Order: sequence, then C-alpha cells, then structure tokens
Amino acid sequence: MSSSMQEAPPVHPMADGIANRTSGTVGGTALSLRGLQKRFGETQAMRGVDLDIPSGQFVAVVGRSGSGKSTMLRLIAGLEVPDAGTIAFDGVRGERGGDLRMMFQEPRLLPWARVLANVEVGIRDADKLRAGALAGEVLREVGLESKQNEWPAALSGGQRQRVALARALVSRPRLLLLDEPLGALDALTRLSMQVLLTQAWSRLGFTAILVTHDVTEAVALADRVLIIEDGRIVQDVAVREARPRTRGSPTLATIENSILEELLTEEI
Ligand SMILES: Nc1ncnc2c1ncn2[C@@H]1O[C@H](COP(=O)(O)OP(=O)(O)OP(=O)(O)O)[C@@H](O)[C@H]1O
Repeated sequence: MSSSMQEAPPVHPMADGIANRTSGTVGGTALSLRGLQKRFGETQAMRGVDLDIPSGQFVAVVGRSGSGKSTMLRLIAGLEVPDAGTIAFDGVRGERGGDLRMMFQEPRLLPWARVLANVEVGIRDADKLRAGALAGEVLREVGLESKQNEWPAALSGGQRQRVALARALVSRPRLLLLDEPLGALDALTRLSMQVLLTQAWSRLGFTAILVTHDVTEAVALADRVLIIEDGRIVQDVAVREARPRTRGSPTLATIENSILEELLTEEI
C-alpha cells in the first residue's frame, strides 16, 4: 500500500452531508408506522401504533418497564414480525436494506476478534483494505484509534460500547436504533457517550430512535420524546431547544418534569 493511500482515509458520501446540526429534521419521512400490532401469547405488546419520523430527527422513547418500547424497536429492525400494520422506510414498505443499524444495552462484540475487526463486521460490501481504512477512520471518530489492535476483553465497558457505536456507524446508516445502549454504563461514562452520540448524529445526519429509562437523557438528546404506555404512544413531546444544549436549563427541566409526571401518573 502506498503512503498516499494511508494518508487519505476514505470519506463516506454522507460524512459531510449535514455539518453540525442544531436541530433534527433534514427533509422527507425516514420512517412511517401504521397500525402496528404485536402480541406475545396473552400479552398485547403493541396496540396499533401510528408514527411518522422525519428524516434526520432524533427521537427518544420512554415508558415504564414492559410498556412496549423494545418491541417497537425490534419490529422496526425486523427482529420481530408484526401481527398487523405496516412499516415504511423513506416511503417504501419493508425495505430496510443496509441503511439500518441497531445498538443494544450490551455491546455484543466478537471476543475472538480485535477491535478493528469488530468494527469491520459492520461493513457489508468493501474489500479488506477499504474496510480496514473505514473502520480505522470511525474508530478515530469515537476516540479509540489507539485501541484498534486490542481484544475486546482488554477494554472498559464504556470503550466496548464505543466500539459498538463505531461498528454501527461505519456503514453510515440512515437509521440508527438504540435500545438503551447507555443503560449499563456508570454515570460519567454515560454522559461522555451522550456527547459522542450527539456529535455523531450532528455530523452524519442519520435518524435516531433511542429507547431509554432516563428522562433527563431523553430530553437532553432528542428533538422529540414519545411516551409509550401499554403498547400505545400516549404522548408525543417536542423538545425545541437548540443545540448545544445546557443540561438542566429551565426549558429542558420543564419538559422533563412534565414527562415524569405523566410516567408517575401511569404508575398509580
Ligand atoms: N419474545 C417475547 N415473548 C413473550 N413476551 C414478550 C416478548 N417480548 C416482549 N414481551 C412482552 O411484551 C411486553 C412489552 O415488552 P417490551 O420488552 O417491549 O417492553 P419495554 O417497554 O421495552 O420494557 P423494558 O423497559 O423493561 O425493557 C412485556 O409484557 C413483555 O413481557
């Protein structure tokens, strides 16, 4: 490989698409759900969900345990099949392609593969050289360039989740589904991951759906917070605060309190 090839990491077509956004929507509808229903035995987990998400929006989903948050995400990801209803991506029903990636609470890395190879797993169609260069570039974006030859076991929990983020982002997905990905991290690592996630979203322009139990996190990150109760979206709350956001600002605190009140009301 020539030195010039080494010095010029590949730039993905979407990489410079949306530079430093302060708000979400960038045009078009990324995702449309209509009448989505899912039953597991006696449990009706989704009860006819309708939802439109504009392209580039950051959506958080909150709700008490068992309300159906993960089921909605798993239906969108194609990991579960709906009993009724439709899912359309960019206006096309059922066509997920390679444009969708998902992150879970646990990083799900391959223990027998080094960090760089774990990120390369996220690339479908690229030759080995190009895959390595892309993976190296995205590891730099998440601040783990120096760890690319490590084994996952040698990393901290936060670093592992950053590798998982790199693996999810390396293909530059248009839709990123996040199922409580920061839930197992300590408070400080969680905050720095929130910053990393916001920066990536701002720079790359993907649509994000984040399931979280942390209402502070939801209002800090999202353009919109959906409250799910018993398989239905019961509230759709806009967070119209420009970014970068100040934690605990009066506007965010007011929105957070109203969401918490709704969730607490559900508990009673
Ligand atoms: N594969 C499954 N088999 C049986 N029941 C399921 C399955 N997946 C989900 N459920 C049930 O569907 C309901 C919704 O579950 P889901 O995991 O979507 O909730 P959640 O809001 O994500 O919960 P949590 O916040 O605890 O993760 C629950 O009653 C759950 O027990």
